[in-house]
Amino acid sequence: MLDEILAGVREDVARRQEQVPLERIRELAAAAPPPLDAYAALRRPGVAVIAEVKRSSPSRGQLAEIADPAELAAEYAAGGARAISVLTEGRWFGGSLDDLAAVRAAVKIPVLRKDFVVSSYQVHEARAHGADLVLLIVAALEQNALVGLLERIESLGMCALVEVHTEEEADRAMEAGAQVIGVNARDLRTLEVDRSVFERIAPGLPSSVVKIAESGVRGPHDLIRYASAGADAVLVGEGLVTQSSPREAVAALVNAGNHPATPRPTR
Ligand SMILES: O=C(O)c1ccccc1NCC(=O)[C@H](O)[C@H](O)COP(=O)(O)O
Repeated sequence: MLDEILAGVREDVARRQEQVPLERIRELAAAAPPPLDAYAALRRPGVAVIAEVKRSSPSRGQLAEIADPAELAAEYAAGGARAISVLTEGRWFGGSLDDLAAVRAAVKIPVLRKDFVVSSYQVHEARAHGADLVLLIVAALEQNALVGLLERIESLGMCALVEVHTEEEADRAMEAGAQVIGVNARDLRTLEVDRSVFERIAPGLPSSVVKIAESGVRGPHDLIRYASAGADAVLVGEGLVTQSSPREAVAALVNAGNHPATPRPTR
């Protein structure tokens, strides 16, 4: 699955780069308002909720129409989301860079470009469209490319969310110097979701690293389970976009994350 997605992404990036050359996208990135400090936002007390704008996915097909991503993001922010994740991949997830720019304009909290980033062109694109955080998937990148992209993201003042699914990938993320690591419960090759993956990997990550549990949060019970295993934040897509009130669904998660009985990450 991952290889198929990546092949499409490479084609799409090449096409966009023909239309807007690297030099121009660099200029647009340099002219964008400065990024917000996502690391600091995610380190604040309580389990942070990163709410995702997700129309469809390879595992579930169409999830929600989302005619106005800016309106959805504003609802998420009103519910207490600490950051917004915007899927910008078009073929499988129905997302776009226009979605990212619209969300950026609608909220004052950090915004993540969630995509399959394989080139520095996409990093400049992310900044040009207002991203504060950029996803890097270890399984999709050789180590040199991971290090180079992470440095490029940081050189533009943004933060890299480095995604892993195995202990070996977590070691590679730490070697690359990642400060924010997401453990995805979803295996991007088989699409299976196994929440115990976070419980296995998180204890091996240093306390200075922001630990994000990605995928499989369907309600407060899942957030509490991830928090018990040391999550600073959860990243939630399907469990929010399929709700009649995404704002209330976020608020329910935020309340669970702030509840005195919910375990706090030890630093
Ligand atoms: O969601 C998928 O089916 C998927 C398939 C292949 C690569 C990535 C995929 N999803 C990206 C994500 O990791 C999720 O959108 C994110 O973690 C939220 O997951 P969920 O709350 O389970 O929708």
